[in-house]
Amino acid sequence: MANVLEIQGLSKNYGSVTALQNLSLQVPQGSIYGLLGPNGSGKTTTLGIVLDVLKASAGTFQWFGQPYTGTVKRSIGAILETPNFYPYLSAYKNLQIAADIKKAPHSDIPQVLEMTGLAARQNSPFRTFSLGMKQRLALASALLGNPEVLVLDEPTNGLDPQGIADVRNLIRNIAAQGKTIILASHLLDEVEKVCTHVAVLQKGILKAEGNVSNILAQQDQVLITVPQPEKALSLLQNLPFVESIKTEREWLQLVLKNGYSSTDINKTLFENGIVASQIMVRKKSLESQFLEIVNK
Ligand SMILES: Nc1ncnc2c1ncn2[C@@H]1O[C@H](COP(=O)(O)OP(=O)(O)OP(=O)(O)O)[C@@H](O)[C@H]1O
Repeated sequence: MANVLEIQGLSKNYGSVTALQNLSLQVPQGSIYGLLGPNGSGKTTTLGIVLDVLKASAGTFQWFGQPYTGTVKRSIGAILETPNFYPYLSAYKNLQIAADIKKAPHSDIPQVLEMTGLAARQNSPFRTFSLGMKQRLALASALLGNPEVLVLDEPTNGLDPQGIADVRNLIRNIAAQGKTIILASHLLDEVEKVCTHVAVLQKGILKAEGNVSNILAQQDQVLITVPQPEKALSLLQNLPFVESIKTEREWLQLVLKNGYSSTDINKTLFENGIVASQIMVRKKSLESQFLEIVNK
């Protein structure tokens, strides 16, 4: 898969504050790529640099293998801050103005209104919109000119649960049309639910990068009790799919490699003449996985 964006060794200092340190990453075409990190971890700074709003202190980046100029710029739609729409003008009029600024054809407007679910409200003044509708209008505006890539900074910030669900669905629908989406978020569950790829940032340093399913993999803990714990322990600790094992009172606690489950443990024990008296699976929370990644 080709990369839409490649970043090499990007750093940014604001005076004595190091906002980004030697960041390198690749965004594959067609991915929904999440930049995940707590407040102040350098997400907005990264997006600002690759959109040419901020100047890097060091490092380079390429969009489609090229610098961020003319044609490349036109193939990227971005929302870095809440755009300023005119409160008394309708959604349609606001999009006309946005299209003129972007030199996008007005014929795009009905399609982006349809896509963002605003067609029925296209003649309503912007000031009458809910926050969720305002954010969808911002997405509609970013979609004018039919860009190949959308860059979004915290797209669900401040929205209520319905607004969050609408915007997340919309992002998935846009990606399903083959567009690449890069989004910054401090919300673990957002990245887990929406993104295909993730880069985890902390204090400007990349802590992990890759497929969401690998990075935020649900590594559950399997807990078992057996009548002969020593025999079970020596058997289980030599299994190739057991990542770690420890004992806590009568329980053996195991973490398994991806793709394996408690069934595999039960089967192995049984085949070796050990009948487990109890088997329990404890889900590891996303938060604890995230803390493990950033504390590594
Ligand atoms: N203009 C600036 N002047 C000084 N320091 C800045 C400036 N902009 C950002 N920073 C600092 O750089 C670091 C990274 O900030 P950045 O906004 O990129 O993080 P973020 O992950 O996007 O966080 P948030 O979600 O809060 O926006 C923070 O320590 C921040 O205080």
